[in-house]
Amino acid sequence: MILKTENLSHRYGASWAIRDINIEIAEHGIIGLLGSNGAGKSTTMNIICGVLNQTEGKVSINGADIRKEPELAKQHIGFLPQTPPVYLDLTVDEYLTYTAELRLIPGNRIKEAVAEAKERTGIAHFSKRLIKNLSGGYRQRVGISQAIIHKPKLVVMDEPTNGLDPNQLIEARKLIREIAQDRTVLLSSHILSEIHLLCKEVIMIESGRIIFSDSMDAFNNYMQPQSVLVSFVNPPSVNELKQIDGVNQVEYITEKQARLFFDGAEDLTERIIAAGMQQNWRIREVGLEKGMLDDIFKQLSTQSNKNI
Ligand SMILES: Nc1ncnc2c1ncn2[C@@H]1O[C@H](COP(=O)(O)OP(=O)(O)OP(=O)(O)O)[C@@H](O)[C@H]1O
Repeated sequence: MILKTENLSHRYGASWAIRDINIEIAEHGIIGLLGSNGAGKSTTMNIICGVLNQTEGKVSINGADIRKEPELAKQHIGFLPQTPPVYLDLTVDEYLTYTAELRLIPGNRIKEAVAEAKERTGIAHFSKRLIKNLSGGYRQRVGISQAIIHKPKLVVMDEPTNGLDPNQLIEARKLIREIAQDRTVLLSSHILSEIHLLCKEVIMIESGRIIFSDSMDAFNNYMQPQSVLVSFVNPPSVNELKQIDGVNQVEYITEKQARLFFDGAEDLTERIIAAGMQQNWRIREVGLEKGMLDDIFKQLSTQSNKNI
C-alpha cells in the first residue's frame, strides 16, 4: 500500500475541517482529490505529507506511520504545495541542490539527482537562472522538480494546474502524466474537467468528508445528461417542443436556442431531429449537456447522507 489514511480528522480551533478521511492507494497512476473551495483538500494533503499534525487518525506511507517514523515515510513522498515552495533569490541549481540536501540524498549523488530532476521537468536550460526571473509555469516546474528529486513512490500536488495559462496548462498536464508513469500522483483540484482529463481514480471530498471514491468510469455514471441544447433557424414554440416524447421542460436561452430537459429518454436526439425535419425548424445543432459539478455534489452528498 503506497498510501493509507485511517479515520483522518482535523480541527482548527473548535471546527472540524476534515472528518474520518479513509484513503487507500496501492497502484501507480493519477488519483484526483476533487472538492470545492474549503472542502478540506489542502488540510488532507498537508497531513498526508507530514506538514500538519492531524487531530485524530493515522497516515501510512509505504507502511511507515508519518508521525512515528517521519524520516522513513518521507523518503517515499514528494510534495508540491499550493504555492510552490521556491526561494526566489536562488538559482534553479542552488535551490534544487538545497532541496536534495534536505531530502538527505548523499553528497556524491546530489549533482546527478539535480540533473535528472531538471531533465524530467524540462528546465535544464534554466539551471543558472534566478527563480524570480522565471515565469509562473517554469517556477512550478522547479516546484515539481523538488517534489521528485528523491524519486518518491508518491507525489502529492495541491492544485498543480491552478492559475496557469492555457499553454502552460497543456504542458503541466503532459508533465504530470509523465511523472505518474512510474509512480503514484495524488493531485487536488476544484475543477471537475481537470480531474476528468488527468485521473483514473477520483476521491471527492465535501465539507471535510469523502462523498465518493471510485474509478473515473464509475464517477461518469453520475454525469448522465439531463438536458439538450438545440439551435434552430426557424424556432418552434415551447409547446411544440414539449410535444416531443420524453421532453418535460423547455426554456429558450436565446431567440434561436432552447434547452430541453428530459427524463432518461432514449433516442431523444433522433426524435428531436425527426420532429425538426417534419416541421421545418431547420435544426443547426443538438448537444447533450452533462450535469454541473454543483448538481453532482448535491446528488452525491444526499446519497452519502442516506447511507450514514
Ligand atoms: N489555518 C487554518 N485555520 C483555521 N481554519 C482553517 C485553516 N486552514 C483551513 N481552514 C478551514 O478548514 C476548511 C478546509 O480548508 P482547506 O484549505 O483544507 O480546503 P481546500 O479544499 O483545500 O480549499 P481551497 O481550495 O480553498 O484551499 C475550510 O473551512 C477552511 O476555512
